[in-house]
Amino acid sequence: MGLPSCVVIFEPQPREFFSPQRAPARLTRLREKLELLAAQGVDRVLCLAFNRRLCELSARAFVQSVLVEGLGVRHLEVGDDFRFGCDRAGDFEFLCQTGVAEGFTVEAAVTVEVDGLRVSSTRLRAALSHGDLPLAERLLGRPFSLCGRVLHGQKLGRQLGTPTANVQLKRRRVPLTGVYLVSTELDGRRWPGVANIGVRPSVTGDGRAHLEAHLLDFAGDLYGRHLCVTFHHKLRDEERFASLDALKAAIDADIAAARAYWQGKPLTHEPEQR
Ligand SMILES: Cc1cc2nc3c(=O)[nH]c(=O)nc-3n(C[C@H](O)[C@H](O)[C@H](O)COP(=O)(O)O)c2cc1C
Ligand SMILES: Nc1ncnc2c1ncn2[C@@H]1O[C@H](COP(=O)(O)OP(=O)(O)O)[C@@H](O)[C@H]1O
Repeated sequence: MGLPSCVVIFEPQPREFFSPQRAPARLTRLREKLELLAAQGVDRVLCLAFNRRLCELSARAFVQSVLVEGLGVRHLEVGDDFRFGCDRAGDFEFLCQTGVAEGFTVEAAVTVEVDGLRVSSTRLRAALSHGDLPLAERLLGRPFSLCGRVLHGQKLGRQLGTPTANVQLKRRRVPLTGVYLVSTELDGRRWPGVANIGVRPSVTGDGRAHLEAHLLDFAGDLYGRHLCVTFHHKLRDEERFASLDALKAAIDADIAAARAYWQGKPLTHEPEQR
């Protein structure tokens, strides 16, 4: 049609708006979502603030003000199970009928399947929480990663002999916990490493999830840098160790496992988006 493409998304997610306590952990932050959409060739993103005003709009008013008047939509691609508008009254059929009257076409988005089952955020979250990183990678089309700035931690890492870059999660809840083989892109090179993500039950802390990554054979200052930690393989669950010596021995064993895993395995993933 020679028209620019536009993806419409919501912030916060509707479930975060309606029941913040029960909403699932985020898989991507807005910034990453925008980068990923741009990389797919999407021209524009319309990010609608999901608030009381928006969710009280009737389905008809939503189509009229957002799609017709706001965007001048000519063709709409949407999941055939999508519901929208006040009380979820708007559905695919309603969009098709309105399209005829308003002069836009509507098409159901193709269902993407892996192993005969639909790909969805719910399925991806299940794969991550079960430690099935290979399945997560197939569902996403890329390995799962979490990005953030490196902050100062409790300076315990160097005491344990293993400095760990503390990647800022803010108050984010996380879709996976445990100890993983990871890699991260730094100055055009991909570094293998090990990371722990979770509440660190052996360490007195703030009760929130932390992401701590140790890069193999790296020495340098990472504070303030933006790191994307890519998860390749789960080694084990987080454990509560009775002493720092026991924690140190476990971390040393994780590092040995990481070395064995990466040996002879070139890191070939493309450098990721920032
Ligand atoms: C490979 C690896 C495995 C870890 N496993 C655990 C664990 O099982 N339980 C735990 O409480 N902390 C674990 N940690 C987290 C350490 O407690 C954390 O890295 C240490 O407290 C350093 O914190 P700091 O960066 O704030 O100094 C692990 C860290 C790494 C790098
Ligand atoms: N191989 C490495 N992997 C991760 N961080 C490293 C490494 N070598 C040096 N560092 C530096 O050490 C810091 C982590 O040291 P650590 O004692 O754990 O302190 P903190 O508690 O502030 O995270 C990192 O933020 C980084 O600047």
